[in-house]
Amino acid sequence: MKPRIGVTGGIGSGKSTVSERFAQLGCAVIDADEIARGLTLPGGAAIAAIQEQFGAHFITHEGALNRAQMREAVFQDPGAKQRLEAILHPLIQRSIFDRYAHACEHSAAKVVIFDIPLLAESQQWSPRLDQVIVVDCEERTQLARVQARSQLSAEAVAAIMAQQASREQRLRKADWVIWNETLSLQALGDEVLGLYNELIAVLPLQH
Ligand SMILES: CC(C)(COP(=O)(O)OP(=O)(O)OC[C@H]1O[C@@H](n2cnc3c(N)ncnc32)[C@H](O)[C@@H]1O)[C@@H](O)C(=O)NCCC(=O)NCCS
Ligand SMILES: Nc1ncnc2c1ncn2[C@@H]1O[C@H](COP(=O)(O)OP(=O)(O)OP(=O)(O)O)[C@@H](O)[C@H]1O
Repeated sequence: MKPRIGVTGGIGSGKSTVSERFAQLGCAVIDADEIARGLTLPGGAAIAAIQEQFGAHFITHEGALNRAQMREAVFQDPGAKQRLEAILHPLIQRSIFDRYAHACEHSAAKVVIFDIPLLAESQQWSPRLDQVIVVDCEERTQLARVQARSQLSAEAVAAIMAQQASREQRLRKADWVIWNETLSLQALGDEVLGLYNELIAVLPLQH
């Protein structure tokens, strides 16, 4: 089995950028957000259950999840968030481990990166991973990055952040921390390269 490295961070912290850099370095990357999106496209495995649980008005004419409407529902209402997660998280988890098994058999990568936004929110991940990397920055930087790339209001971003683990809770799960506050994108890439070399040195690798 290949080493499993978790990458996590709050909204806008830079975890997708870090995971992309690991992919450039030849790592296999499993992206939980991408899996979640696939499950809620037209014909996705979660659509029927979401329609039954939330109603047909949460499904677009094309048969996909209406993401904006669901975002407004779940980030204002913890009960709705729980109901959505009860549908999606078991499916996401199964898909992650299917992809991991596939990567172990078919990928030349030395390590597998698990890009999991909600790693710190659940007890289940740490025991299933060999190492955890937390991408961290100030909350005001998270807000600025998210607003620079989306139409979300400051209130909408704050509502999402309030539903995520705090920085302290997340940092408690960390074996490695990338402090993505003062780094340029180039320097962030170099930091990931340095970390990759350290991981390769300390982890038992498949040959
Ligand atoms: C609520 C949904 C429809 C909103 O979709 P939308 O395209 O507007 O946002 P997107 O998926 O890009 O997420 C925006 C930010 O919220 C975070 N986020 C997503 N779901 C959650 C959640 N359940 N709890 C806390 N933060 C979350 C993401 O990590 C990201 O930082 C979508 O996020 C969703 O289906 N969430 C449930 C699945 C899930 O838990 N995904 C995250 C881990 S795999
Ligand atoms: N060090 C940095 N310098 C400049 N821009 C950065 C830096 N790190 C990340 N960004 C930018 O901030 C934005 C958010 O980064 P990214 O998408 O990697 O975050 P994320 O943690 O995956 O967010 P989300 O949880 O919302 O998916 C992106 O536009 C990215 O290019």
